[in-house]
Amino acid sequence: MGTIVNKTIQEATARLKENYEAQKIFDMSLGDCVPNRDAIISIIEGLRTVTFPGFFGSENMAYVSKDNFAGSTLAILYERLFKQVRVALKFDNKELADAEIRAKAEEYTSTFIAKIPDIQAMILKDVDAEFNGDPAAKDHQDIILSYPGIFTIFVYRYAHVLYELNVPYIPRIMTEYAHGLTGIDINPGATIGEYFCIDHGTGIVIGETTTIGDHVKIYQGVTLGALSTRKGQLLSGVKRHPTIENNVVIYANTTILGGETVIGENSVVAGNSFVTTSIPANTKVASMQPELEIKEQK
Ligand SMILES: CC(=O)OC[C@H](N)C(=O)O
Repeated sequence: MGTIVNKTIQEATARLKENYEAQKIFDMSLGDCVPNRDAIISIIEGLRTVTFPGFFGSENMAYVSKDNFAGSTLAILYERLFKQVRVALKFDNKELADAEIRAKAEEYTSTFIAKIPDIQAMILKDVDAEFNGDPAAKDHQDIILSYPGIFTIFVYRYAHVLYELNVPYIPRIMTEYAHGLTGIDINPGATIGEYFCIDHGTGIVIGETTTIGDHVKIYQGVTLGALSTRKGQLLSGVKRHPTIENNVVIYANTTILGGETVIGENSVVAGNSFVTTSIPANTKVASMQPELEIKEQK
């Protein structure tokens, strides 16, 4: 490299170093103590293998016993998840003693692994809901193999368990991975009941404090969102997204906003609606927007 190029690189390096030091988010002393996105994707792949045996992964199920298959997949998952949970806890709280981190990581990982059978059963109910909700589905296998809605719900249901355990970073990395692949953004904090059906799905956004009941069906482009704010961190942990009760259908491209907005059970919300106020049970509605304001936090 010529002298001018070397000088350019040296100057840019010095300036980058200044930037790194000015930003509190870069702590180079952590080494590899940063959650690893690729490892978390491989955990999702392991979960998919154990949730839908024979559909994904490399095993030929004709030659594998169910015990061996589930046991060995769970053992691999435990090791991968334990490592990432440990790293994420350390990354989140640099002051925590290693022994405490290890104990917490063991507890969270064991709790998660113990819940896998229940979560799997729940995901199979979502597959059923998808089948009953979409005449275009050939059969349940078709949905497992190809539907973006079921992939995103599958990732969300496992990520939600980690979110509930207060595991930092990993739940969001999981759901944002699914979001990138499918265009469906379900925050791991959302609470979603049984038999959830997403048809088509592209462009759906479901915010962190959303509550959804059982047998709810939503179409592409639906946003279950929060009213806009400029001082967002003041609302962290506050209910800002709507509640959707049992058996509600929300058609395409509808936006429903606000933590106090409740869509009563058995209601149907028309496509392209903008809803910022509650709707009673058993109602068919289009737009409902008595007020639209950007709430400034005091
Ligand atoms: C889904 C949505 O509108 O979220 C807005 C913002 N991310 C929040 O969580 O409040």
